[in-house]
Amino acid sequence: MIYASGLRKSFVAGGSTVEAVRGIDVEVRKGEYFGFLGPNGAGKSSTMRMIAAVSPVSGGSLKILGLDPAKDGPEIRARIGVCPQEDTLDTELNVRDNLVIYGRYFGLSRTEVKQRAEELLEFVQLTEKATAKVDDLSGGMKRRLTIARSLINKPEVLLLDEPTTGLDPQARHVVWDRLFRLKQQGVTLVMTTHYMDEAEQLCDRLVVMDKGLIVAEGSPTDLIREYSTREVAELRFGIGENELVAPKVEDLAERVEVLPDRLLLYSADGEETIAKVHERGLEPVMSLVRRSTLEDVFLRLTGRTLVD
Ligand SMILES: Nc1ncnc2c1ncn2[C@@H]1O[C@H](COP(=O)(O)OP(=O)(O)OP(=O)(O)O)[C@@H](O)[C@H]1O
Repeated sequence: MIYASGLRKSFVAGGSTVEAVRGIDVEVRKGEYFGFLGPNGAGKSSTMRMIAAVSPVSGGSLKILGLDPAKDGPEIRARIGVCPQEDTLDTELNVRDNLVIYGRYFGLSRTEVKQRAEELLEFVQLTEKATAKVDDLSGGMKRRLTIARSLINKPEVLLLDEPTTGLDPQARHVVWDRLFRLKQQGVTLVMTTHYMDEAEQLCDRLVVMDKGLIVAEGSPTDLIREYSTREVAELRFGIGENELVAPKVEDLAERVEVLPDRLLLYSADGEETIAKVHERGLEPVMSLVRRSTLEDVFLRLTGRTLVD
């Protein structure tokens, strides 16, 4: 569905060149949920805009649905759906009309667009809000409406830029549920996120990006298995003490990371690791055991946390 090789994007800003994407290889298969995971400035949005055929490629090659974005931009844009990070809904219009106007823009007839709008309102559970003003919707409802709008042309590929940023946990789960349903319908989804739990929940496969490059690729489970241990013991000592304690526990785990507020001890058995810490007479003010996540993978690969 999407094939990129040595893909690059650079911007000239204020006389200097910013290399936003520095040569990446990506292949997205039909029906797959594919993610770009990375911190702010990693180059995710720049990549998505090239895939959406709204930003020209600076180097390398890119094919979307077998088409060349430099030549076939209009056809690509007609066959994909784009859900931007910011809600760009028309606040002058009610909920239903936001879909209707968008559908007309895609060339759907009045009858087609009316039917499609009702289907989509139902799909995103906004039928009861059809005549409400956009400004009266909650953040989660606005996001669902934006997703519905991006589906108006029955896209083969849906591009989602940070689908749940800014939503509360319950609203995020409702969005995720709708995205799971789209998968059942066979839609290919490409998303960016800097939430590791979102990537773990939704993505079949993902690439971790940092500073314009891909630093790892695989399914969430494979990445965790490859770059982390099964469990992580998180320990907090007194203010400023974490760094002092770190050398004293280094031999108790496969790896120790010192974060500003915590020590992370990577091992197969977190409880056992904490017990050994106590045996050394070290008393953390907080300790817990959790399983490894993509956040740990990212920390291992880049030395930074995703939310830096
Ligand atoms: N239009 C532009 N002009 C100049 N520089 C840009 C432009 N768009 C992006 N950049 C720069 O390119 C780099 C990558 O930005 P990009 O938005 O692709 O990252 P991102 O991973 O999507 O981050 P975010 O999560 O903040 O959207 C950043 O250094 C950014 O400042």
